[in-house]
Amino acid sequence: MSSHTPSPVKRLTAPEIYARKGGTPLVSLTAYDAPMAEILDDHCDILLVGDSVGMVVHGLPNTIGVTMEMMILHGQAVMRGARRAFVVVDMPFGSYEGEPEVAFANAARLLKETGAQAVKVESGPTVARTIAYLTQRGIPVMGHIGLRPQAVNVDGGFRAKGRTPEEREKVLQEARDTDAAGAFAIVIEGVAADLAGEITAAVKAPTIGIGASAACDGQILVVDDMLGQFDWSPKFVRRYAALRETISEAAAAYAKDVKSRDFPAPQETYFAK
Ligand SMILES: Nc1nc(=O)c2c([nH]1)NC[C@@H]1CN(c3ccc(C(=O)N[C@@H](CCC(=O)O)C(=O)O)cc3)CN21
Ligand SMILES: CC(C)C(=O)C(=O)O
Ligand SMILES: [Mg+2]
Repeated sequence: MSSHTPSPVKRLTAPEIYARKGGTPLVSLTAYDAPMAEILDDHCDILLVGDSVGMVVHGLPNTIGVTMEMMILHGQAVMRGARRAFVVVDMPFGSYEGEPEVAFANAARLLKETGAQAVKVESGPTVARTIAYLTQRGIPVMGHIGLRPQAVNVDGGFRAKGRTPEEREKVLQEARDTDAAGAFAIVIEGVAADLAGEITAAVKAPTIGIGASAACDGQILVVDDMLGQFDWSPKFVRRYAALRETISEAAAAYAKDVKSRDFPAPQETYFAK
């Protein structure tokens, strides 16, 4: 089929995701490459090309060092694997917090160069103006409130939110401002369980929780965490596989076979006599 012909598989759209408020919970995972996106596409409504890619794939200590170029490269890879899922690309630290015009140029570049349908920004009162600016100009925006990993240097670490009344009010205000600005969905990360329920009831957009209780309108996890790729993960992660052990055992078996010359066998070589 020519690349000018629309795909026969219908992709989810931002309005369809918005309409899922209060319905069947939205299923979402992160994805950073094409083969993983292809596998996850059958099961997920939303695939997020998260800036967590910097930590999960590139070994950075946090997400501050993630660049537009990294997000574009991984966004392109995910779009080659995903067919049906709605693909969102995280805007990296430094690409959207200043003038809305600059945020628009960067967001437009992410959509044009990857083919993804939407961007995500870590949001609050300041960024709300930018969410409205982008949405009014044709770019669907997902918000992200509560534990905002890009605020790691202000917060002094990755800290769950909602312990004090002041902090609860601050997160609730982030949610209200993000919602009023026109976000089509809002990620709530690392907040007190009852606060996530309060926020979900207070906003029109569907909420997607990560460490934020089952009261949200959907859930997201970092795919490598739920596959058991790391020996440590945040308390909100449930492991559905043990990839770290599987990969280590496979590598150990391969090493043993290479050293014993058991691998490669004749059927694994060419023109063996
Ligand atoms: N692999 C991975 N998974 C993630 O969920 C994730 C990333 N990377 N990178 C970007 C952010 C950072 N995230 C994190 C990282 C650490 C904690 C953490 O240490 N949480 C503590 C409690 C924190 C506190 O309240 O003090 C925990 O025990 O879960 C939470 C979220 C979530 N995101
Ligand atoms: C965990 C999700 C929400 C995220 O922002 C990321 O993966 O970067
Ligand atoms: Mg992120």
